[in-house]
Amino acid sequence: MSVEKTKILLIGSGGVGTIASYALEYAGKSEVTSVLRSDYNKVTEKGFSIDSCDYGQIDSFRPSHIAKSVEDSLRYGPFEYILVVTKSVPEVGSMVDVIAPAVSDNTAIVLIQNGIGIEGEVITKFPKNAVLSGVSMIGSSNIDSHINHEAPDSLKVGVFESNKAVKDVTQAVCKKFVEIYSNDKNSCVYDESVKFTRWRKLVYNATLNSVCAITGVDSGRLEVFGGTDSIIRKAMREVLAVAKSDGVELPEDVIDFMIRSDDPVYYAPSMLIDVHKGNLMEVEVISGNAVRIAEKNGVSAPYLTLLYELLKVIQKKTMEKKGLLTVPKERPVPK
Ligand SMILES: NC(=O)C1=CN([C@@H]2O[C@H](COP(=O)(O)OP(=O)(O)OC[C@H]3O[C@@H](n4cnc5c(N)ncnc54)[C@H](OP(=O)(O)O)[C@@H]3O)[C@@H](O)[C@H]2O)C=CC1
Ligand SMILES: CC(C)(CO)C(=O)C(=O)O
Repeated sequence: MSVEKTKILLIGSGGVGTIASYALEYAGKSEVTSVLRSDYNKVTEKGFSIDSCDYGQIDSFRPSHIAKSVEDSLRYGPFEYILVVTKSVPEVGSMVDVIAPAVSDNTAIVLIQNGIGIEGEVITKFPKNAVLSGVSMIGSSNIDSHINHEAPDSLKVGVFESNKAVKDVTQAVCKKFVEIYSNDKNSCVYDESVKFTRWRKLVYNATLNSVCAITGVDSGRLEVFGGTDSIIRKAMREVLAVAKSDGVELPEDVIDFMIRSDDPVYYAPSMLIDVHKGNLMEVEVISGNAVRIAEKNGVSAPYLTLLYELLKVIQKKTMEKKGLLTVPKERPVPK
């Protein structure tokens, strides 16, 4: 007797999302529909090519269904889970309206995205739905529909503390997702404390992502060139202090764990890939929110603050290039 597969909608088939869709299809318990934009034509014709440290060389991967938009995906629903694996850039737009047409009473929304404070708008818009956190340690990029997956997929999935949907139900929904995502090649576990896990991950992202994006070097070169000791360790210590002020006590050894987590490759963090691709970066959720919490709680964080200010300038440069911001023809000067 064949068991009906769980229907999953994926928005954001980049480095992380495509490996997530592959992991789910490979595990065999779900049927994934991916909404593709820039990759739509190439992938419908040829599929994604994948070079994966977990799954090997895959010449052509297509999920069960491919759709051009969320509206177009509805014919493959209703969906039990919607995975949001886009870059989180709230200053230019939100995903809540994008996913809304596919959200029904029984849909769980899983945010597999870096950063802190990413869930507020989704929980406000869908107060009765389970909203789950996915924190991924993986190294994966998508360049022109080719996925280069360099560091093993390790995913923690938990319930956002502020998600008021009936707790037991939400936990069960979360544990089911862990079960259908897990396979013999990856690691996926239930996350007991989303807040702790997100602050822990931020130790890497707020520092290494930011400095690599600003300097244009990967994390290996940053260390060889001296920046890890001169900047990263100090900025990481600040993240620990800010997390503490927010009620999360991280162990000191997380600093060395994160610094060593890309060994032995010259690894380009996702924010550096954004710079290379001319894309917007996750400045506010990775850097801005931490700096705002530091300010609110009176924690000194000069390194994080400077990194944030520099990232904001780079972000505006990208926004101008993309036509999202217009600089006055005549330079405004103080009168
Ligand atoms: N890359 C990594 O190794 C890691 C990344 N992360 C986190 O995972 C998340 C995803 O990152 P990553 O995979 O690198 O991102 P990518 O930039 O590789 O991919 C994002 C994808 O989202 C798509 N997208 C954006 N908006 C929409 C939309 N409205 N509808 C459909 N598709 C959309 C983009 O499509 P299009 O091309 O059309 O713009 C793109 O394919 C981020 O929060 C990141 O911080 C976490 C751990 C590691
Ligand atoms: C920590 C790391 C490098 C991989 O999980 C990441 O989150 C990123 O590239 O943004």
